[in-house]
Amino acid sequence: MTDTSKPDVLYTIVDEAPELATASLLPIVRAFAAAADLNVGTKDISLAGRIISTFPESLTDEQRQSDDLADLGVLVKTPDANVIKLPNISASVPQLVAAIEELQAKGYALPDYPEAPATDEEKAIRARYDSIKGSAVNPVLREGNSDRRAAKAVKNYAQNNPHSMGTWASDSKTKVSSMAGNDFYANEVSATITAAQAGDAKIEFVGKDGAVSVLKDVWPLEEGTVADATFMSAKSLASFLAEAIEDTKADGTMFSLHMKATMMKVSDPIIFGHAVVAWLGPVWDKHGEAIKAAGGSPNSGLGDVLAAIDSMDNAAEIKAEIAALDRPSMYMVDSDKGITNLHVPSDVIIDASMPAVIRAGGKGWDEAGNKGDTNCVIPDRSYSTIYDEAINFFKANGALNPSTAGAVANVGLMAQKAEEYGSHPTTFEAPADGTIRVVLANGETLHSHDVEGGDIWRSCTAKAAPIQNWIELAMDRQRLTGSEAIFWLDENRGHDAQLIAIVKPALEAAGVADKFQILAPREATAQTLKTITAGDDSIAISGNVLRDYLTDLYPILELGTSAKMLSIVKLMKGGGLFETGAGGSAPKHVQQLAEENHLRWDSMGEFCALGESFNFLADSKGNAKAGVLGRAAEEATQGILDNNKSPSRKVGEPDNRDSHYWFARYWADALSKQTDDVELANHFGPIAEALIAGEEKIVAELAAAQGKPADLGGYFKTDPEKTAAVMRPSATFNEIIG
Ligand SMILES: NC(=O)C1=CN([C@@H]2O[C@H](COP(=O)(O)OP(=O)(O)OC[C@H]3O[C@@H](n4cnc5c(N)ncnc54)[C@H](OP(=O)(O)O)[C@@H]3O)[C@@H](O)[C@H]2O)C=CC1
Ligand SMILES: O=C(O)CCC(=O)C(=O)O
Ligand SMILES: [Mg+2]
Repeated sequence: MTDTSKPDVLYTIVDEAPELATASLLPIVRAFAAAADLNVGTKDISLAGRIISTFPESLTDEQRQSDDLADLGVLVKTPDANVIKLPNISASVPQLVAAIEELQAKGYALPDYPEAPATDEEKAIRARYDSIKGSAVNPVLREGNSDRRAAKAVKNYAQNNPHSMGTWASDSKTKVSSMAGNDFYANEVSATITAAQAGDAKIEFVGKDGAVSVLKDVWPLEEGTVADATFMSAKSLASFLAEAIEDTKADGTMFSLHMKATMMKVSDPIIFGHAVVAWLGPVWDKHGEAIKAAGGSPNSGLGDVLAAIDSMDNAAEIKAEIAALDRPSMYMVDSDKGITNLHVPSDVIIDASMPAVIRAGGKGWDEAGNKGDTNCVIPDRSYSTIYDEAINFFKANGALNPSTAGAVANVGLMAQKAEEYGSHPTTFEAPADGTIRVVLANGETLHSHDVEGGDIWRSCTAKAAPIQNWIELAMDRQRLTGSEAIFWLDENRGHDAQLIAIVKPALEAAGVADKFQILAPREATAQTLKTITAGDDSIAISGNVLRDYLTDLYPILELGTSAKMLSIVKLMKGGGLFETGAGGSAPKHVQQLAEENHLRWDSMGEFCALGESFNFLADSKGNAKAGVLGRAAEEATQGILDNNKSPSRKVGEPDNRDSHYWFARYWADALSKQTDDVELANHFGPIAEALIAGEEKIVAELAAAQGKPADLGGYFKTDPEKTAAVMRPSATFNEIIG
């Protein structure tokens, strides 16, 4: 629910594990902030909240909710923004459907998700739901470029307390497989829009008969925008996937597919669907139409297809045919429950999944729960080379040593829906054989591709001001650190060649060209791994997709998790967006909490973001008390690290809630000891004492909660009272905070 008072800082209400953590941490934050006359408000950007706010006409007054995402989208374009953003669900269709069903069961009279919309009304409902699907939050809020790095204290901690790493054998059969051609990488063309070309462009499909149909009628292109177009051939993709399955069998490894079906919400579910079809092979050829008629959609995963088959009269026959297929083993999401890599498009998400394989020494888990090598299938080559090169490097050199490795920070071009992550409205499956072209406002054809029916065509942009801002941010970070700094750009790619033509003169004009390298992703990976292996640091200056991939890959190798990252988005209009960590909402953690009341979520990202947010408030608004709170929060974060108070993974050991107690205690202690603000020191003195004196009782009360199932009253929309009871089980602690 939205706060009506004017908040100084906004904290987002999200989903899954970070939302559970919020139930414990936010009351502490609010209590501490209130002592400094600061108001921490909330904005609900959870999947359930976004669904509810989209269909007010179906709901009662009590059920209705304001469109907090839209409000935040406006706020981040003002200098007043100070937002702490936790990770939220970017829903795949199966997740969206599950959330709708849960809300319906709770009495929300929402329309069903129309899988195959027929009427205009169904099409309109589908369009509204599709705006909630996939990565619908981050692109709205990210009105600035990203600066992600490990705080010095966090990096030092990781070096002194190295996490476990799998070993890499030089004869590991784990590898990355990508298409040889006719992928997005091969077909990309790009241009920078001139003044004469600027205006509203159109995207058109021209059939073999010359008939023109409009795919996108208004596509605004400003001067200076880098505008790309590319496509992936559906036929080449299908034959590549069929070969990859055979190749995996020949290797005796397991098949795994690594996509970003959440964030690339239009293109990647289609590619995922091709993989499901390839896996089913002759069974799909024979029964595909009937399965589709029964409501099964490969783009929603094998789970959806199998559920549709279950509803068919010849289910047993089809299932026997599937079981008789000669297939390699498959990489599993949950071998105990029989959930494969191909079951749900959002279960295996490349930024988290590839680092997990690499950290484990190239291992995945098969149907029987056995650990083994895997063929990592990443069809498009634009970015797959970073994983291929990393795997080659570790096979040759052994796993990275977290005790000695240097740090990789990232400066990511992300503002204003930059690059592929902004391509959803301009991605199309070719309706038939023909041509797809971009026609500019002045009538000129900018890009044109001959396509076949089913080819996946997409266009995306990066605007001029965000590109300049990104280059400046890179120069700032390099100057402040003196680190090696690499622009991860490939001169052989259409888009990257345009960026290089902007980056090079900008660096030269600033007189800093000698401080930077420009390397293609494969070469940049090799160079970066060499640098950090030698104990030195590197700054990866990258586009939006690589930002996403690199800020999980390197933190997971260096720190064991990307949850501990500092993730700052300096908004272009002067505000601040502080993202917590670089990972997601950890659905597995919720499962563990529900089963045994242990939450292993690490709030280090939230702790870091809190310090940054209060310090930013101090700097941007001259609020001295916020500065005192911010500096003390940094000391508390240091205290968590110095004293090993981060959550453990196992039930019966300290968890997320314990770490919040320690954070509050160190925070209060630092506030009571500082001398910049006597009033705050006096206020927090007794609180710090009470927290210290209550340690034994509080820790015992928190421990007593663990070991039995926890009832949250829902998954996508939990019951606030039940959740508070689960997440705040220490009466002693609550009383001190209250
Ligand atoms: N910024 C955002 O809004 C983001 C949202 N997402 C969304 O999150 C969901 C899950 O995505 P997925 O790719 O599975 O990635 P996650 O990052 O949620 O999970 C991968 C693994 O990373 C570890 N992990 C992540 N965060 C933490 C943390 N704070 N503390 C401890 N461990 C952590 C966990 O490992 P272990 O299980 O071993 O403990 C977890 O299982 C999806 O809906 C996705 O769209 C994803 C990325 C960013
Ligand atoms: O928006 C999303 O779906 C995920 C974002 C993400 O993974 C990231 O920014 O690192
Ligand atoms: Mg990511």
